[in-house]
Amino acid sequence: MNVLLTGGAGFIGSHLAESLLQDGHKVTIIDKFHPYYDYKRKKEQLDRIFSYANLTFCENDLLDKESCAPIFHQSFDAVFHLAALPGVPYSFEQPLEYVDEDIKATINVLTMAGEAGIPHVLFGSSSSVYGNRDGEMSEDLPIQTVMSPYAAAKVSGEAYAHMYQHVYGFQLTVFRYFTVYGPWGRPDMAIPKFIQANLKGESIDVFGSGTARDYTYIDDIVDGMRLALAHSKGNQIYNIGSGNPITIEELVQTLKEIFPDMKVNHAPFRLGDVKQTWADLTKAKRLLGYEPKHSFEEGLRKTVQWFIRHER
Ligand SMILES: Nc1nc2c(ncn2[C@@H]2O[C@H](COP(=O)(O)OP(=O)(O)O[C@H]3O[C@H](CO)[C@@H](O)[C@H](O)[C@@H]3O)[C@@H](O)[C@H]2O)c(=O)[nH]1
Repeated sequence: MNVLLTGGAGFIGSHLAESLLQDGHKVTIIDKFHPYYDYKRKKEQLDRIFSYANLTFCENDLLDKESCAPIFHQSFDAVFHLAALPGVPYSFEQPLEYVDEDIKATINVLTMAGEAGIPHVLFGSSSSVYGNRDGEMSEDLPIQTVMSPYAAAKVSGEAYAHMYQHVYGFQLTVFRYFTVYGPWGRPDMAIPKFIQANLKGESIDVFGSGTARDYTYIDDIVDGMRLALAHSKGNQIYNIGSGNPITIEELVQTLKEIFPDMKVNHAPFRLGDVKQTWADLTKAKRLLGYEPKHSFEEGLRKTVQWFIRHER
């Protein structure tokens, strides 16, 4: 297939690009190297796939519709829209930047895809849209009560996606990812931060207690997206997670088995953090045959091994 991918220099995007290229798809990436985290890291993420002949890279800003529109008119079979400002805490500092990067840019992608007649739009959303809830989160829950500007922007992105699906008639797939980790993990997230602190012999800061996350290994996330590209199931929202919430205390304990000397500082809860996430995977399993393959212990070990190799 001929696939357009926004945000291909990011953590999830670069893994997806690599997997699509390995499968023999033609991939065009649009990314502007937003400085949310290190440019060097994003460059490295791209460097590892630059040798594929069927990859095209466009350094363009999705907010500049005029420069991007011609790219969309290249007979794509599908567009994955993963470009976004991620992360909860920064969204309180710069809420308007999230309106630009996560809402306005999404409107541009949806309208450019629609105008170009791209038949399938696949949008990267987040489990953050569920807000604070107990128990498993299924796709049909209402999503009006979010906890951060980031989550509000993702809810809005989803709303625009459904609305433009109606206008243009493309097939729409929405992915709600649950806290993703693995090699090349985003440096602002808990697991990469904790591993890096240990490798430097520094103590880790743990915000709050008793929170839990449905940590999902990056390869499982990519599997979910590949399945949705391959199987046409109409307009759908899918949770892509592990279905196995891990408390912050369990995360710290599992890391202590790897880094016995780890020192922990306890800090207050962070504004905007939800208490728990837990993916109900019934729909992704039933419609796509999705099955997460990595246990938390295995995924964490692989992630630590990667950081050790990479940071050396
Ligand atoms: N980042 C970070 N998190 C910490 C720390 N200490 C404790 N935590 C806790 O560790 C959990 C995971 O935090 P993150 O790794 O930052 O991920 P997240 O809050 O689940 O949010 C990420 O996942 C979403 C999908 O569910 C993503 O959409 C989003 O991009 C986001 O970064 C949260 O309960 C957070 O409070 C710390 O020092 N740093």
